[in-house]
Amino acid sequence: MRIAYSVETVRAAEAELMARLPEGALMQRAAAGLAAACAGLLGRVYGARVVLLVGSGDNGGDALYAGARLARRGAGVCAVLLAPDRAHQGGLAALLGAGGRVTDDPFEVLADADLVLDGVTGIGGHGGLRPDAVPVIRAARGSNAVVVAVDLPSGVEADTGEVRGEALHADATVTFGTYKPGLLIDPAKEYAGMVRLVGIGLEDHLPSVPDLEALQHADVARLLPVPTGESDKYRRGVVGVVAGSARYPGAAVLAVAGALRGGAGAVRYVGPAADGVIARFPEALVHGGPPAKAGRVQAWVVGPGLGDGIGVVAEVLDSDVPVLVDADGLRLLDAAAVRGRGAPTLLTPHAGEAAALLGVPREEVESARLASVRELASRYGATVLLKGSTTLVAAPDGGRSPVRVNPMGTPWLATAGSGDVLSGLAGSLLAAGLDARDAGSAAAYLHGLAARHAASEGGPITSYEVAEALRSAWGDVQA
Ligand SMILES: NC(=O)C1=CN([C@@H]2O[C@H](COP(=O)(O)OP(=O)(O)OC[C@H]3O[C@@H](n4cnc5c(N)ncnc54)[C@H](OP(=O)(O)O)[C@@H]3O)[C@@H](O)[C@H]2O)[C@@H](O)CC1
Ligand SMILES: Nc1ncnc2c1ncn2[C@@H]1O[C@H](COP(=O)(O)OP(=O)(O)O)[C@@H](O)[C@H]1O
Ligand SMILES: [K+]
Repeated sequence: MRIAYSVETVRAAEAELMARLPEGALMQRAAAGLAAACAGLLGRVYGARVVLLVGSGDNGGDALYAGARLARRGAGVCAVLLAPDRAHQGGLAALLGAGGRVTDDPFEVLADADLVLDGVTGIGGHGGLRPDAVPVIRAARGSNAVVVAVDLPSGVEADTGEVRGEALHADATVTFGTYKPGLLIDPAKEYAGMVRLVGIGLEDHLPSVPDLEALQHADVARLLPVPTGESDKYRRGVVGVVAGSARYPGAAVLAVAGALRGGAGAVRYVGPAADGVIARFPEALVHGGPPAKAGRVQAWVVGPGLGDGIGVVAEVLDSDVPVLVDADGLRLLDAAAVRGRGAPTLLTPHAGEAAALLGVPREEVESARLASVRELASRYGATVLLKGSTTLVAAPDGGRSPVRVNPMGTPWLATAGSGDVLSGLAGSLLAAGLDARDAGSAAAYLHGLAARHAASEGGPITSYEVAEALRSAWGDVQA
């Protein structure tokens, strides 16, 4: 599991740790890790031209001390002080003592730098870069240098992943003590490049429950249902899929495809697209409806491709088993009906659907994904999986459990129908007995991995191919 903590929590842990250490020790640990990472990126430190962009806080201090270490190893290190009278005094003295220098002409030194260290802002920065930093950051990006962000790319919001103005696009970020949410959530994540975590001893002072967590292969492998000697198709769980319409028959096929690959013992399809479903999947059980007459299931998926036939959603929500609501099913969704359910509900909107549910513009959801998913979970009393470039899953427990962030996404998934596959897959995991947060996050992970497998064969992929690759993705996480 990869975990991230909010700035407030990081600062509290830092204070606890600093109280036990000699003054400045923590910054020295950070600077040592940073300098080592930079040396690795440079290959040869001696003779390298390094430029430090130094802001007014401790983030700049880290850059200055790391610069001093590189200067001692023979690099030519030059600092650009964005706020000269507020630059970290100890760090500046260390740099000058090690043979580094300060320049008034950032553009001249940036033009032929090999490495730029961005120490403008870290966890203390808010609201995008200030105007005086913008031309310097642009010149750094326009140079041929490798750009390394100290702790976070300057200009991004550490706690939310929002980018409210100009921010620095780094090639790599060296972060200290723990990941911060902004390093894992778009749009900020895109600015971080490759992220390296440097331990500074903070780990023991952080609470056991993080703010954000990202599953990895082993975590997903532990969640996936595997049949045993006692299993039969009913004990493995039956998932019902209510999807498709005369207008969108393919959504039914794709949702059933995802469900069949999700570990349930059987898939019941309910709706008007039974012929198409059976033609592709003879193993599916089909029924014309209504869902209540279709036979017992352990979870329902409702919504993909329903078109105007959304009257059925209320009926499915009335059932006493977990329900996943996706796509058309989310239109006109009755919050009171969802809140009043006895069994868990999993909503799987993309940004546009989430925006409609929240009554805000789509861009607002895309720029503030974390706040949006939390707000939806709380409003609907449901677990919410917010799809997109960074998929997030939040439970309706007021923040007691960490929001899950999917590290396995890939833009290849931006293809029609891939969401239908995801809803079938997550529904199948619900039927197999996973709780809604686990089902949603394990499904998102497998779905992304399947898309990567499919794309590795070369070129654009179709949603049906994603469903087919779920089998090899499953094998991959269990290997
Ligand atoms: N916590 C830890 O465990 C450890 C923390 N460490 C390091 O300390 C860093 C945090 O340092 P920090 O608290 O001094 O804040 P920091 O990120 O330097 O920025 C604040 C300064 O920037 C300014 N500023 C604000 N917004 C701005 C903007 N948009 N554009 C431009 N400027 C802006 C703001 O100025 P003001 O608003 O006062 O004018 C303020 O002076 C952390 O990220 C890590 O690198 C490690 O050394 C060891 C372990
Ligand atoms: N840029 C992207 N990067 C990663 N994943 C993406 C991106 N765009 C879309 N996706 C994923 O693709 C799927 C699209 O689902 P959805 O929007 O419901 O499409 P559809 O309705 O066509 O099935 C989701 O799993 C989403 O997370
Ligand atoms: K920075």
